[in-house]
Amino acid sequence: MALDPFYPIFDSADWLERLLPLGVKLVQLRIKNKDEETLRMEIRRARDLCAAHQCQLIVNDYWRLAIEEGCDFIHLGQEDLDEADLTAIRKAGLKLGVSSHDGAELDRALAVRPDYIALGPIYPTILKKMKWSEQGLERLTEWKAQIGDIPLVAIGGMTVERAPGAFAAGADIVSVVTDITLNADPEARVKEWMAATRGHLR
Ligand SMILES: Cc1ncc(COP(=O)(O)OP(=O)(O)O)c(N)n1
Ligand SMILES: Cc1nc(C(=O)O)sc1CCOP(=O)(O)O
Ligand SMILES: [Mg+2]
Repeated sequence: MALDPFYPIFDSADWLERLLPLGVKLVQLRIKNKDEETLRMEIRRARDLCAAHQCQLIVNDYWRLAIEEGCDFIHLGQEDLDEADLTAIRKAGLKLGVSSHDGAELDRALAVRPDYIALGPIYPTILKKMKWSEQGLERLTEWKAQIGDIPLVAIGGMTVERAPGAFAAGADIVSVVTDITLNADPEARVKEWMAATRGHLR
């Protein structure tokens, strides 16, 4: 089934409990610096919330916990790929999204036959320090020409206002963190995102 074009990322199951009822259909749980038991509980809660709301959950980084908790989709960056057991991941039936930031990383992403490829940062991001400067919309067009039918995710500095440009440039999906989580009214912003991305399901 095609992935929803609106792909928000949150750092707790609390965010999912708050925002999934609005109709979010694709979400990533991206948690950093927590102990394994906390991670397991968060993943478990996110899994159950997503099941209740018919939302596709994508677990960032923690592929072993995702398998153990019966999740079916993970996201790995290039450094995560260094340590991941792709055979075990595929054997467990998980789908896989992979980050890319330059040509070499795109080649490596393609080699693992991913279920989507993310390109970032399209615009400057305040979420984390990155060694890549903004990629710009033209890079999305280049990436899409190279990857063909594999869904392309635009991430980094994305806003509701910037989403139409990303779709026009070739993105299939737009992923976002702080435009929602730092908004004074996250619920209202999610509704704006849903309106801006509706109709882009391919
Ligand atoms: C959709 C999406 N794209 C890129 C990333 C970044 O993954 P990674 O490079 O592994 O960095 P961290 O998010 O783990 O800090 C992502 N999580 N999601
Ligand atoms: C987690 C992440 N990965 C990126 C990449 O380029 O791989 S950019 C990014 C942060 C996205 O947050 P915001 O929407 O607040 O800019
Ligand atoms: Mg990672």
